[in-house]
Amino acid sequence: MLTPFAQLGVQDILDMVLVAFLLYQGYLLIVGTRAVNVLRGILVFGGMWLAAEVLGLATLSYLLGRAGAVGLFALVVLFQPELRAALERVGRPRGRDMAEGGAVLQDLARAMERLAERKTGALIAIERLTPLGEYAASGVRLDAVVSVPFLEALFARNAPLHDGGVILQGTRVVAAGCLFPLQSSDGTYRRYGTRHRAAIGLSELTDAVVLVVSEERGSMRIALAGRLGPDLNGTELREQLRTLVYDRQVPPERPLRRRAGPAGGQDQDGPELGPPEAAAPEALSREPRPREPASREQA
Ligand SMILES: Nc1ncnc2c1ncn2[C@@H]1O[C@H](COP(=O)(O)OP(=O)(O)OP(=O)(O)O)[C@@H](O)[C@H]1O
Repeated sequence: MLTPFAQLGVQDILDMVLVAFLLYQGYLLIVGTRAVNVLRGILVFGGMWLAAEVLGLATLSYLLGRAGAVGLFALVVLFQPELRAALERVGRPRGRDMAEGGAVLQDLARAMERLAERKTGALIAIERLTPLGEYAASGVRLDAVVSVPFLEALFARNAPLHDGGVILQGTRVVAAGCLFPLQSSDGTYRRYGTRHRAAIGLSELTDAVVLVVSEERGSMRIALAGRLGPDLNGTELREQLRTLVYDRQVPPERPLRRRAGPAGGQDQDGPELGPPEAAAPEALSREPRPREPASREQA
């Protein structure tokens, strides 16, 4: 007798691989966003409907079935920004994106250097797979080209939008003055001020690459996957931006909540870089070194 697998054709396998790929991409899009909670709600709702069907509870099953159909439309409305971002990502011309992306990262790195040189505090989140729309909504919506003077002007001390974080989506600045979630208080980063904890907090919940310039120390750092990297000079910052955002050689991190555990390392400020399970890219997980002066190399 033939087993069910023996009847599988190439088409069936291709079908399954494509469905798995789509489900995985969908999962990457929603992980770390409010959509995860909604998905949980839908699963509970679906479970109740299934139970009502199996137990023959006709009225409850009818009501839940009807509500489910209406709920589908409600979801499209509720997640319109996320859906739009996903479709844009699929349809984006890759070649032009790469060329523009390279120039944007050079400008971004140069702006960070200039802000650090002047000890102007800054917080910039670069969106990767997890949409940052809900955080952008907490600030002022913009649609501007990334440029050195523009970023400097945004964070200038008396500028109206200097408080809070800026969000970059592709080659555009899409919001400023945004409120990021503060790092969960497991104590490791408690000694840090709110700007750094907001950077770590956003990187815990999303796969964003979050850049911080310290007003106090004039240092530049990157927060990723719930961990704060060491001080960077201009060259190192460019290298990391290229790897994490431009080349995308490093797959986006699974956003992880930090777990209490043995410290992975200490930098000169004393932050622990976290347990190895948090698996940040090599650049962020290496041993910290003494701070070097910011590079003045021109983009
Ligand atoms: N939740 C938040 N989301 C975004 N930005 C925030 C948030 N909380 C604070 N900030 C920004 O951080 C600034 C305060 O930074 P604070 O001095 O407390 O932090 P810090 O980590 O010590 O940074 P610095 O080294 O630059 O002083 C605020 O003026 C605001 O711009």
